[in-house]
Amino acid sequence: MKIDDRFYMQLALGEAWRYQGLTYPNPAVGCCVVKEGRILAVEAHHKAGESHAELWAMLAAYEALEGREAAVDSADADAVYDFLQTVPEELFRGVSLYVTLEPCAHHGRTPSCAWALSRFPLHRVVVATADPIPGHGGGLEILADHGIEVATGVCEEEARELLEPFLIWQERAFVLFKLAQTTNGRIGGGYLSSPESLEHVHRLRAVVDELLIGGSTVRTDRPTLDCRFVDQKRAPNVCIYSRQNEFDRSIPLFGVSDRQVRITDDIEPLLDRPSFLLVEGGEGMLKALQDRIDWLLLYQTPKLSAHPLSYNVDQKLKYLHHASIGVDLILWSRFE
Ligand SMILES: NC(=O)C1=CN([C@@H]2O[C@H](COP(=O)(O)OP(=O)(O)OC[C@H]3O[C@@H](n4cnc5c(N)ncnc54)[C@H](OP(=O)(O)O)[C@@H]3O)[C@@H](O)[C@H]2O)C=CC1
Ligand SMILES: Nc1c(N[C@@H]2O[C@H](COP(=O)(O)O)[C@@H](O)[C@H]2O)[nH]c(=O)[nH]c1=O
Repeated sequence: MKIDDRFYMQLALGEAWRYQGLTYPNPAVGCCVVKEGRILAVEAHHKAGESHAELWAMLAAYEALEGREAAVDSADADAVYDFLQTVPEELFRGVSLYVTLEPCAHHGRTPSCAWALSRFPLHRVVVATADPIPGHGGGLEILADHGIEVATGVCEEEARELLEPFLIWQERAFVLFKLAQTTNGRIGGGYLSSPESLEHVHRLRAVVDELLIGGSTVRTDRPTLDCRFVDQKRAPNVCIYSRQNEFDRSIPLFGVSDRQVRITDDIEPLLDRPSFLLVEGGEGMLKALQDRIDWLLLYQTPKLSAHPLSYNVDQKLKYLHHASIGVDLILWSRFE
């Protein structure tokens, strides 16, 4: 294997994918920090309002170089920024960063990463893709103005795929269809997924604007559709896609506090609004939404099943990313 810029950028991309969707409304971003061939840190942005990938990674790199933990909460962007201001500049001499997205130039909910980096005598900052939002760029210029060598375009296509949900939810609903299946494609018979997959689903539920579910699934599964596996107070608003107005109100999803549940047979307004929409459904929903689904998120469990329920749909996909999650595989694909 060739240990080059692409190698380090792939590490940053892989870490960023672990938080795909979870950073909503921010983009997923990863960062790898290297000094003379030694990988000091591979980190990512976890959640909107928390530290960006570069701050997580610089703090982790500090800890690797110093051999001790810093008394700072890595998620607290202001605290990490202030802490980095106190670090002797020379500690990071010769260090290179590989970032999947151009470091931010502006101070939004969190401080500017480009300014945080600019005081250090870094060797290089390598970026996969420039900030695609008009007016949000400028991070590379700040770094270059401080004498830091910058490079762009390493793994650019992969980085653009990583950014795709972010670009879509600026304009309209990003529709993510989530499905849990056995290795032979069966989707019925209760919970199939590993605890880690179920937690991941609940983390997604905690950030989306709305969870869309088919009427048939509501009647069959009598789901709760909350975030209980990750101890989140927030449960997603639920939209039941159905031609029926009446559902059994003792179904647990109706009893979850502090969230709205509505029933509709018109989801067009939902799809047009800039937002993040998670769909949990079976074949019926897959067919009903086929032209409107952006990505499929598949959790595949290492089991064969004789359960008859599957899904029969013709659809071309592009695989975007796969990884292990507990004993399961997680596979992100684009509907093409
Ligand atoms: N493993 C997994 O990840 C999952 C598995 N499942 C399983 O899948 C099964 C359910 O799948 P399936 O029966 O295909 O149903 P779905 O819930 O996927 O979707 C079909 C339902 O969507 C509604 N619908 C479809 N088109 C329209 C439309 N044009 N206007 C209004 N409403 C519409 C209908 O609701 P209505 O009939 O009320 O009008 C219909 O029953 C369940 O057994 C469940 O356990 C479900 C989700 C995830
Ligand atoms: N069986 C299955 C899933 N099923 C989905 O989760 C819904 C149940 O949600 P809740 O009642 O909150 O636990 C169910 O109706 C279906 O949409 N999801 C998964 O991630 N993995 C699984 O193995």
